Amino acid sequence: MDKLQITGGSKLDGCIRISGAKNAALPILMSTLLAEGTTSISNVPHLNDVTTTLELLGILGNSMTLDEKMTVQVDTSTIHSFEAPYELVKTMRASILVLGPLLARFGRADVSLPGGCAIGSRPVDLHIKGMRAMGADIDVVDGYVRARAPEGLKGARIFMDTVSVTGTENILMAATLAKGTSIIENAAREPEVVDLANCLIAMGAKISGAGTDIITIEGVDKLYGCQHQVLPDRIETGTYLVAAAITGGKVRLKDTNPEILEAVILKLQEAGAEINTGPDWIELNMHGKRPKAVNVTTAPYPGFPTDMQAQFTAMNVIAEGTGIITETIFENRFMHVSEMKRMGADITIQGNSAICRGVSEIRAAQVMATDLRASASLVLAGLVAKGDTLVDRIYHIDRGYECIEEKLQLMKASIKRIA
Ligand SMILES: CC(=O)N[C@H]1[C@@H](OP(=O)(O)OP(=O)(O)OC[C@H]2O[C@@H](n3ccc(=O)[nH]c3=O)[C@H](O)[C@@H]2O)O[C@H](CO)[C@@H](O)[C@@H]1O
Ligand SMILES: C=C(OP(=O)(O)O)C(=O)O
Repeated sequence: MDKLQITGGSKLDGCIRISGAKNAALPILMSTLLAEGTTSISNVPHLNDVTTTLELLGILGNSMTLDEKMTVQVDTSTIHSFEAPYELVKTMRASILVLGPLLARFGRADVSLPGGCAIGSRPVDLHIKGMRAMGADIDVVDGYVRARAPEGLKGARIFMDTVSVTGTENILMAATLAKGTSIIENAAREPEVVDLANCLIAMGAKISGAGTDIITIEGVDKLYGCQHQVLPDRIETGTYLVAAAITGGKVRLKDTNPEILEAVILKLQEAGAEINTGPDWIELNMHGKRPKAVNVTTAPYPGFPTDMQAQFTAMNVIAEGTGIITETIFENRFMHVSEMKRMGADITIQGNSAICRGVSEIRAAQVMATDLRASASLVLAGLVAKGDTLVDRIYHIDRGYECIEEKLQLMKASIKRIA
């Protein structure tokens, strides 16, 4: 199994391009199921989760082409299956996003329940509740969500008890082909939800309010293939900004969008980083300084993203002072802490907070991660640790970071993939 070997000590210095967002590309690729004809999606990141999504679309009977620039064309005219099997769903929770589109367009879907994962139990009850409110008949049997709506879905008013990103996306997609008006209240406001809504609008959907907590959808009879470009990955962007900050270095990130990263940029400035931005680029310069510890509390967008929590924990580990990281979205998202402690970090977990007392030096170790962002945070820790850090189980990283070692090498990090 591949590992990443990182030799700590280099200050990052360089310029890289940011890829399309994983969390936008996945729902958008699933949304092609709603459209008659062929949909063309560009700026799709080259990630294991995208490969899994294409495999799933293939199993359902879609024909697909992919060029070397990762523009994906999906033709849905040959769909013949309505089942997302456990073997795929267990490797990627976002597979649940086929539920809304299949049910809305074909009146049936059988999707394996994703189950829990390293960061929490992650139920899908709100997805199911939303589809039921639209008239679907749903049973959960043998580990599968079996949903039927032979007469089609009906528009409904749906209140989300908890803000859920993929829950909002699934219900939004289902509502585009429902009869009548649907209103999603307490909807997720994440930029990836807005990107999905923009793609659906390009297909002919009637949607207003995406990006606010009330989304209104007027159902239409049919949607048609369109062209759409996936928005830049704000979490990849944030991860490389922290990589530069933690090493006292500087980076320029291009093909990104600073406007959707405000909470992260403000915290990096609080840590002492100089940040300059343009319409599609961000520069961070730490001027060789050690970061100052910051307090962070995760929250739904526009709050501080849970997907950046582990990376900021890594920064606090070597920062000046004490920073408290509070996780409010997932109940078990501190798996990186015990690995960081093995590298010399001084962290105490109290309830859903990690109290990080900054130390001036950490040491390399062989570490293992259990989820995507935890793995990324261990790579960041490796960039400043004394010696050679080995990060194991990097299939988690390959789910969500395109060519992480090549991008870090371009910024003068000493990192390589070893078998
Ligand atoms: C593919 C994708 O976009 N993944 C992102 C998405 O995950 P995902 O959409 O799975 O996360 P949610 O926004 O749904 O989860 C938020 C909270 O709601 C709870 N919940 C969710 C659904 C439900 O039916 N019932 C329920 O109780 C979850 O357990 C969690 O505590 O948003 C998360 C929160 O920003 C991010 O960390 C993930 O990177
Ligand atoms: C938790 C994440 O993704 P997923 O929802 O795909 O597990 C993530 O991107 O950090």
